[in-house]
Amino acid sequence: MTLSIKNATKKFGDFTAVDDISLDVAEGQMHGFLGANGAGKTTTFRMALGLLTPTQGEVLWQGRRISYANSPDIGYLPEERGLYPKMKVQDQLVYLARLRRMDKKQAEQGAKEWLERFEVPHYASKKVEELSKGNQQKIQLIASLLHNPKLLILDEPFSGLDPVNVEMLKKAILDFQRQGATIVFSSHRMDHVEELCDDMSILDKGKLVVHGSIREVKRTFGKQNVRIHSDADITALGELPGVEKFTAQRSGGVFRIADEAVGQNLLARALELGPVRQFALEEPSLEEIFIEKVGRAHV
Ligand SMILES: Nc1ncnc2c1ncn2[C@@H]1O[C@H](COP(=O)(O)OP(=O)(O)OP(=O)(O)O)[C@@H](O)[C@H]1O
Repeated sequence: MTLSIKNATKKFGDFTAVDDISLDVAEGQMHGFLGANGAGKTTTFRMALGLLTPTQGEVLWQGRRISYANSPDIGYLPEERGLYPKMKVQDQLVYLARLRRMDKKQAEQGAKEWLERFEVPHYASKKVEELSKGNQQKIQLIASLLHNPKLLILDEPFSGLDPVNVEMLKKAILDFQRQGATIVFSSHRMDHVEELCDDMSILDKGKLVVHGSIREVKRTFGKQNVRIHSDADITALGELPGVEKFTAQRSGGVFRIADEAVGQNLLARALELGPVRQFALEEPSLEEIFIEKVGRAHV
């Protein structure tokens, strides 16, 4: 495995921020890291990057700890962001890429191309502090990947961005993965993880409560939703055996079921009440899985 977290625990005094988690990310994968505020995502990333020493366990990248020696392989977008506010954008990007031992000419050319791609070439000679928060974030993302790292760790890369910029960054991150990079990112948005990732994990109070491919996670959750559109009042069907939850909608509703046979029964009963305009068996959303595993809505 490319990135291997082995029984990693991090304590701050008596408090256990990350509690014995083991997790592998295969080469070329995009891995989504979900968890409520304070679940331990940033702490895990910092351990992976060698910025924090695990209290127990270890994190290896291609069999070695991440350190200065392999730092050109690694890109990191920190949650607290880390640009120099007074430095000009282009100078800063080149400087940061040079720290990762990138050739100066390549860094200059790369910075120019990325600024164009993100539709901000006119900011090249502006100080970072003069840019809006969203545009600063684009610069921060460029800084994390300009030197073409093999492993990219992004701590909430989409937070605070408008929808157009979210799409722009998503596309850039997906393209970067397609070129062969391994990417791990944290997010509070399930839909981003669902859309972009192969694998995912959910951290809850420092513990890994879900880990696997999204398809597998959904399959093993073992529950489905049945969506029925009907003009008849189908609320009473929510009381049928096998229905775990009913959510009414404008015309009809959604039933959470644990067994597909219950879905067929629901359809039959709904038809007795009136014409069914739509019937669909749907896989659970990551939001539902998160709420069930973590016990509260994602924040
Ligand atoms: N240096 C530190 N000293 C003491 N406690 C810390 C330190 N760093 C993190 N913590 C605590 O560890 C827990 C996990 O924090 P962490 O930042 O890893 O969570 P997170 O999942 O990234 O949260 P968020 O989504 O809010 O960014 C929190 O309770 C936090 O207060």
